[in-house]
Amino acid sequence: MEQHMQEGAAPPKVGSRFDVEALRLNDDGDGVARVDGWTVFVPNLLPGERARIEIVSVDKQFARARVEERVQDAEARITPACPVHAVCGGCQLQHLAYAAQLRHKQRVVAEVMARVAKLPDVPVRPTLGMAKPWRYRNQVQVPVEYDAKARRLRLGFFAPNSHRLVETEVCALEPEAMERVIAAAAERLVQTLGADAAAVHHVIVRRSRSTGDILVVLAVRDAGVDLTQAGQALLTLPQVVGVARTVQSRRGGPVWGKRVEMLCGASSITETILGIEYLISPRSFFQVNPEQAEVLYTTALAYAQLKATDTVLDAYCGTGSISLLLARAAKRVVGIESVPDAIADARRNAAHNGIANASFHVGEVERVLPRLLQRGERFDVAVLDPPRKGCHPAVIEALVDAKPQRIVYVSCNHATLARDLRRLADGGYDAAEIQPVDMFPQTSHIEVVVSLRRAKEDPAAVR
Ligand SMILES: C[S@@+](CC[C@H](N)C(=O)[O-])C[C@H]1O[C@@H](n2cnc3c(N)ncnc32)[C@H](O)[C@@H]1O
Repeated sequence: MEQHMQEGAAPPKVGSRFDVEALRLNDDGDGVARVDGWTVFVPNLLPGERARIEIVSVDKQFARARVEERVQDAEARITPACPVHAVCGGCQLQHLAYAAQLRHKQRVVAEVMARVAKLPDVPVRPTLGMAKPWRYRNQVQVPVEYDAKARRLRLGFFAPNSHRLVETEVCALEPEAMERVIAAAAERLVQTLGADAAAVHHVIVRRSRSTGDILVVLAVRDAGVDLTQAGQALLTLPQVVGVARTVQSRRGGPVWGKRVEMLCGASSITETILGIEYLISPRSFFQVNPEQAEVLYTTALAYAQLKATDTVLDAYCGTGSISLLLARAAKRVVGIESVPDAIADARRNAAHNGIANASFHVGEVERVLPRLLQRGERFDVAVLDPPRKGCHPAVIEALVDAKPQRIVYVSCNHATLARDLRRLADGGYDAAEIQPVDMFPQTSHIEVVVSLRRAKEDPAAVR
């Protein structure tokens, strides 16, 4: 949520060229430059770098440009590891040295806290990064296209904002074992299906870091294509333990259909995070970077400062990943989540780990939480991990009334986080510390954990 006042100046014309210097990076990792009072976003330009740029689009608030020629490089610039970095767009920061990426993320969070949350004094700690910030993803959805002439499936990714396939078999964020399985799966699909391989539009792969086991899901357009033999052929690939299909026939529509059906093999893989075993089925939500999930959850647990007598709320609990860790240290945990399948996974995972002090409710937090409180439920600690849009105002209101001693807020969107921290501060919760955790190295995504405590004095009482 950046401000881009244009001071009444006429906008630059599309196609016009300027010599600029990037002043900083915006939240998406683009360089920010000024042209005649206008803010221009320039991908692949780092702060301090000078370049000749060409304006490619102009809207009401700002312009976008592409680098025509860079005339001065920043010290922090590095050569991207990935051969398709320039066309893919998935890794907005791969050209920036990793230490500088971590500093950039810390700075973005500090800025939004000062500007939006009006909390300039809350310490924002240095971002916790990875020792090896590559090949961390445990799931990918690879678009595929059948090339009838060459009788092969082309693999790659969609060019930004389009459904044009850019062919490549590499992704620097994906474990090599996954790359190998995807390439081999494409061959087996053509061997078993022939021209019917054209029905497959995505190959989806999920992998457990702890066991190496892999689930493959074939997303197909046509429910009539028999995938029995193809499924069996994929099951013989190294580490593949289960194959499923999902039917989604709308071109350009979502990748997943409504249902997922197992074709053969196991219906889940097991991932271990901080000693808890999670069963992951083809569609379950799970953190994409399991190594950093341990760092994120360890931080959240440390901020929760649980006692064995505490009752804990885990709002937006997903498949209960955090709930089960909290349950080991608390008297009781109550999870709330709107997706029924996720709650089914949470209950299954609790039973699988012999955890009996976690209970789960299906529904929206803004509806379920006030109901629980009305019924007399009390919480010593609340953990919030909402989606990008942040917490509904009714959730903040309910929490302020419920008065838990501590709140731990896990956020993947610092803009909505800043808005919610302001509301919590007005309701009597002090943000004590903010810890960014780099869940998505090489990209501009930022994840943070915030420790909040109830202020000694109730602001309503001193007014
Ligand atoms: C960022 S995920 C949290 C996942 C979980 N804490 C974890 O680490 O695995 C946010 C979750 O909130 C759920 N959600 C979205 N809006 C919701 C709402 N209004 N009430 C309850 N859950 C909601 C989503 O389905 C998703 O599972």
